[in-house]
Amino acid sequence: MRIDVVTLFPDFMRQCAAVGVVGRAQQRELLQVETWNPRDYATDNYRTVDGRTCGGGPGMVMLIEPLRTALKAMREAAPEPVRVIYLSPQGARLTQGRVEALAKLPRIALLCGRYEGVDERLLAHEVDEELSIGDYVLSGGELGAAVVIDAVGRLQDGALNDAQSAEQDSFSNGLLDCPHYAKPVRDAYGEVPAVLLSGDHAAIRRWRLKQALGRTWLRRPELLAQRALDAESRALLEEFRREYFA
Ligand SMILES: NC(=O)c1ccc(NCc2cccc(O)c2)nc1
Repeated sequence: MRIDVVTLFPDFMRQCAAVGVVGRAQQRELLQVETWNPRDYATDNYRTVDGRTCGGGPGMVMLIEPLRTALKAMREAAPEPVRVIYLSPQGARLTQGRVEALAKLPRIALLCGRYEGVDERLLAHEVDEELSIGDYVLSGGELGAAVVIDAVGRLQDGALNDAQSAEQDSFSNGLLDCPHYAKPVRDAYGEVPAVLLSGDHAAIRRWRLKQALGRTWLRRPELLAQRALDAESRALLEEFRREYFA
């Protein structure tokens, strides 16, 4: 998968994509991240990329021309059609479901706004999808782009080793994760639950599913409403609730 990032801070974005699982995915050529700086496509002597907001008011807006030229160069840099995504508080909320869909595409471009954002006419003509990583305002779209790169990059086949991907797959279907423990078995802070030391993998799977269901019910009940539970999950959640109220 190829991800192109249009950003005034290319070094920052390259560093975000160079570490950990995503960095390794790039080394393994499972993922390619390229950056495009609109300032390199500004034609005036001052390499201007922003302009005063029409109608007055505070702040600046990113100009059409440098972005249009940068996006053209980006599109022409590779043959695959590219889905252009704009990160902004006005976008649809990013979810794991959307991440999984994006991870299957051959190529996406992430447009990062700074200042008060981008001229609406550029968005209307160039952007296929607007995404938000949460209901808060940041100084730019780059952190949102970093989130998308990480969430999508880690899902590329071969990016995660078996243990991680097995764990990730079992509950990424809309439940919160279960608790995790490592040695020592006994610590001043408490003990590892005995079932995890039992070697009974069926019991361990049930325990983890019960904990994931219980945590989701306690912390994010609205996620449960979105998800039909099978008979086993309904029984385990009932068991969790009985113990919780006991
Ligand atoms: N929640 C987010 O995904 C998010 C994304 C970007 C951003 N800042 C740049 C920007 C871009 C566009 C309009 C705008 O008002 C601010 N802040 C938060």
